Amino acid sequence: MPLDLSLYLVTDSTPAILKGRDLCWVVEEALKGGKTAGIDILALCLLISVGVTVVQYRDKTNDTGVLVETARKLHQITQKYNVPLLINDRVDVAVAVGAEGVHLGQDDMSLKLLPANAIVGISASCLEEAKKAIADGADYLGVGTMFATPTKTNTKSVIGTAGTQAILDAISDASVGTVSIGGINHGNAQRVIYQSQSPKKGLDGVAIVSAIMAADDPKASAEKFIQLIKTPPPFALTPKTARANEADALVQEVPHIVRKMVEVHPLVHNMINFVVANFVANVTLSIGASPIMSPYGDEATDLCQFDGALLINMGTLTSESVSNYLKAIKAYNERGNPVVYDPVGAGATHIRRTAVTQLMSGGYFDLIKGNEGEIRQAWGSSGVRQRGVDSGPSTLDKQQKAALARDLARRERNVVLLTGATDYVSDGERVIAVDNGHPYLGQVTGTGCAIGTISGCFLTAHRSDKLLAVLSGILMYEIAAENAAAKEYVRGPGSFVPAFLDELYVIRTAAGKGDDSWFAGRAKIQEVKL
Ligand SMILES: Cc1ncc(COP(=O)(O)OP(=O)(O)O)c(N)n1
Ligand SMILES: Cc1nc(C(=O)O)sc1CCOP(=O)(O)O
Repeated sequence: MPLDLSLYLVTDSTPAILKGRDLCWVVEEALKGGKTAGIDILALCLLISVGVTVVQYRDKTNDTGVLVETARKLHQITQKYNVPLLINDRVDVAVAVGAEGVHLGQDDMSLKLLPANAIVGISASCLEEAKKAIADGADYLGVGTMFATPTKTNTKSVIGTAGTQAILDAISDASVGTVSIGGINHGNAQRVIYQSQSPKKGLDGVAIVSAIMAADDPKASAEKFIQLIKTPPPFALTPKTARANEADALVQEVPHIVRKMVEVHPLVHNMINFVVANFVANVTLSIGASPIMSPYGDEATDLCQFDGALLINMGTLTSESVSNYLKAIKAYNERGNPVVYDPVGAGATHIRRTAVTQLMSGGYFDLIKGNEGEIRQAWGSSGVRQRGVDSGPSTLDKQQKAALARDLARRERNVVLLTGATDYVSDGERVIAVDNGHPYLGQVTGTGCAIGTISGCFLTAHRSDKLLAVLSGILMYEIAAENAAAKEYVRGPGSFVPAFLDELYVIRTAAGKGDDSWFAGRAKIQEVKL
């Protein structure tokens, strides 16, 4: 019997999940998937997977007699669908019913009783456990806990996509299969697979309990999972490898992207701090885009229909912010519209550090933008402490900053912009350093936050190369700042602000007329080789 791990169902017999329904009925529905009545189910099953591809019988409460009886019934069903039945923890039950294999924890029963061809799955919550399981002869690993889940609260550790990716990377030479487990549902399955992928090894599937077992329609739920896991998420980054003269090649394209942004006139939905909202709205208008400020998460389902971008800027976080952000991120992710995350003051307080973790595990960000302290916090560096929202004294040299941006982008499979006197933007492959801008930008509150919003506008207008989109926005912005600061009437930050808005408007007007002269010879960028 083939071992296809792509949609792995783990059963649960507790009343909260079964809701009075018969376990065997739920499992058979999930095996069927959403086939049309009248079509020969068995014939179709052999051609394409439309339902679950593995079933694990997991029952923590019943005695051995009931386990054997139920496992036998389940096995009759799974055999009809040519899908393996594995038994959780109990090798003796698996042997008694002739099941195809077992799933064991790190400390569960020995394998001695099992036939040689039995399938053996072993749980792994860290690299050491994964290596031990492989050495013990596992055919596949149950890697988790992906996300905290009410289905099982006594899990060892929540490792998220970053932890899963690190395990996959370290075992990439092993031919062992892998499934992720814990908190996986229709809203996050594609992202789990996408963001857990390491360069040489990806997940073979997802293991699900409640999202199928507790679903009102387990058949439809299984079918939806199959559709989702077969396709990449709508926000997937288009892979790019650096060209011979990458920086020069990108510079050629920037004026075209700025023109495109002006033509598209994108809407950007800002969930932004109250200190800078007015300034950021004016910057957005000046570049020819439309801002809307809405901290109310439920509004996102309507606002995302305009196919603009969402900006999450947690500068003035409240007790309600995170749940509102998560609702909005979900709406934009589902539609594949760009989401920018500005983790303002990420290292300043315990609450903000927790929010960073919650948000990064709760959705996909096309761009994470921040100063050195914020990007280090997003990376998960321990001991990052910010005083307020400033980055504090830098501890990294230029190569290290570039490497940090590259590594975070590579891990999250997105684009990262680390801002400072030199900005570093990376998509995990290419790293570009930008030296444009003016010190006045550092003297006016909101100028950093506005880069998040502007990036959202450019990501909306140009989706096929997210790094190029972000770079184009930074260059338009920072060249406008240079032009403003050069005006003879600008004497400091106060007179700089109106001049800056004017200069953004001047560039936008020129770009709208197809005039690229504002850009000629102005970009100060170089590719950083690491
Ligand atoms: C596919 C899969 N992965 C992990 C587990 C967890 O197994 P275990 O660590 O043995 O914990 P319990 O299931 O016994 O609570 C699993 N069951 N399936
Ligand atoms: C059985 C199990 N094992 C886990 C682990 O982390 O090892 S999490 C888990 C329960 C997963 O349930 P749901 O899909 O409803 O979140």
